Amino acid sequence: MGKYVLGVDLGTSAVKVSALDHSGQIVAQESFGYDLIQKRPGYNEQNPEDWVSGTTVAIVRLILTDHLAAEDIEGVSFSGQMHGLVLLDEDKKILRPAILWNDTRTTPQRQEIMDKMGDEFIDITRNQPLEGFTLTKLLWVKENEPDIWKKAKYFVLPKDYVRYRMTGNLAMDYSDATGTVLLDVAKGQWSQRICDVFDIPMSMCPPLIKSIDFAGTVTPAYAEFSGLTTATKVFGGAADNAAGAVGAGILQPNMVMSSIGTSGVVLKYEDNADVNYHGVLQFEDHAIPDKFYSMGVTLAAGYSLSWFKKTFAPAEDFNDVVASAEKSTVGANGLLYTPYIVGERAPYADANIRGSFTGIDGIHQRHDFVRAVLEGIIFSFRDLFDIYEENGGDFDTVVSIGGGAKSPLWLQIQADIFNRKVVSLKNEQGPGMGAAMMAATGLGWFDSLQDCAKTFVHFGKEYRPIPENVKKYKKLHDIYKQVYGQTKQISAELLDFRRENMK
Ligand SMILES: Nc1ncnc2c1ncn2[C@@H]1O[C@H](COP(=O)(O)OP(=O)(O)O)[C@@H](O)[C@H]1O
Ligand SMILES: O=C(CO)[C@@H](O)[C@H](O)COP(=O)(O)O
Repeated sequence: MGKYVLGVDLGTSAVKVSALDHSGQIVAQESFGYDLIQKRPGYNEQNPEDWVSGTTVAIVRLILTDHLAAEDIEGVSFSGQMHGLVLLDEDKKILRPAILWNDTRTTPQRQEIMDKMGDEFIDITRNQPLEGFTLTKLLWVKENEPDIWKKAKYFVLPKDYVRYRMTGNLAMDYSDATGTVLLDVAKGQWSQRICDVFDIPMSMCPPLIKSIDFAGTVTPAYAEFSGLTTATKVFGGAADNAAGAVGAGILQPNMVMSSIGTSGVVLKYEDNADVNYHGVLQFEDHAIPDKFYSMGVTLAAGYSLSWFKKTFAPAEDFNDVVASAEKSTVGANGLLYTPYIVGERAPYADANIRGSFTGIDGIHQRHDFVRAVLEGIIFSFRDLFDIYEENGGDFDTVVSIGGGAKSPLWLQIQADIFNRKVVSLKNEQGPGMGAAMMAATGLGWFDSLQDCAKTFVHFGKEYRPIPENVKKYKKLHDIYKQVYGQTKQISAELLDFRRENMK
């Protein structure tokens, strides 16, 4: 039996590879960043080979720098940014950059799907056909890049492409497949009806596997490239939020996950498929076999902070910029930020809305803007909490993961705005932990992911709401909720202006 498993967290800003031992301790961790390709407003793409290179560099560093013996790495699995379209030709070569989950160019395709199928579509997929989801991207390529479409023989999602380059096998796990909105959730198979309505060959859809299913062994070519051995087994993996929920131990109805990655996510474990949010919240297959989860997604959570830092403090240390928010006050001296800088998915499914700072005063300084960004992102999460509460959700614990969970200030802001106990993980890498848990369970180290969680999941510090802050944030959130409705039209007109006057 090998000593370690690897959890590959293929995020939007970077890939993080964690090596864990049988006790669930992270013995080593490496990461490698990559950029977004943003050719036009609302466009977000990445080169799939950058994911492969980044993952491989991280693995090579685990072996050469952290001195993990390749023969001790028994299994690998994945957590992946969802929905991104990777189109392959008959030789499984990439045909174009991947169109990502936060790309909002496909509003016409979203409308086309609803015009042709209406509520039937939501009944089959349990989701609206939103711009971020894979089907709208397939239709966009079909309608706008016919020469590429003609050569397209397969499509996969980001983590599936990296797993393919590792094993030589094409596959997609159920949790990620639900996010394509081509899966018939009730039947657990690709929807022939949807493929027929939109004339998409069913042969393009990859074989479906479970998150803990064996997906192949490392090929000799990839072994030479990465330093792994061909004895290392690879497992299905999951959508990053399913993996995050596993890694965060979100296995009870009283717990909810708050994830501040590039995107922001409020996620609830669903024991069965009975609940129906009518597409207002996403509904997905879980990485845990025959279980589900629902979630609301803020498109620019961590991305808002990264954008602000890159734009207004490019030469400064990231942590120093975040820490400067301490100089401001609870409520950022009455300055509000709405995180809609690439459009929004939930609670407002609006590709044309854009962000705003509201209430700018001559007294405001840059640290007030930083604080407003931190608070505005969590106000958007609060909107999602409100939807859950309106649907009977009753949570007493919030498990916070993602890069944003590295900030004690941001964790306290969450406790104050949610008015609930917020706990972090010992290592905030929920998705990477979940991916490693899928490998460990797939290898038979544990009987189930729930069983594995008892050993692998370790909670960190708790943050309790501070009553006077809760009161101030409640007042501010009531003001915040007005901004979307009062800026929607202005945003759309300014977006038109930007597009007409593109360089
Ligand atoms: N020390 C930090 N404090 C606050 N936010 C952070 C910190 N480090 C990273 N972040 C935020 O976390 C985000 C990246 O989180 P991560 O979970 O790695 O995202 P992804 O999986 O999308 O790549 C960044 O957008 C950044 O804004
Ligand atoms: O679109 C979604 C979920 O529906 C996003 O959560 C993506 O999966 C990107 O995740 P991060 O890179 O932000 O972790």
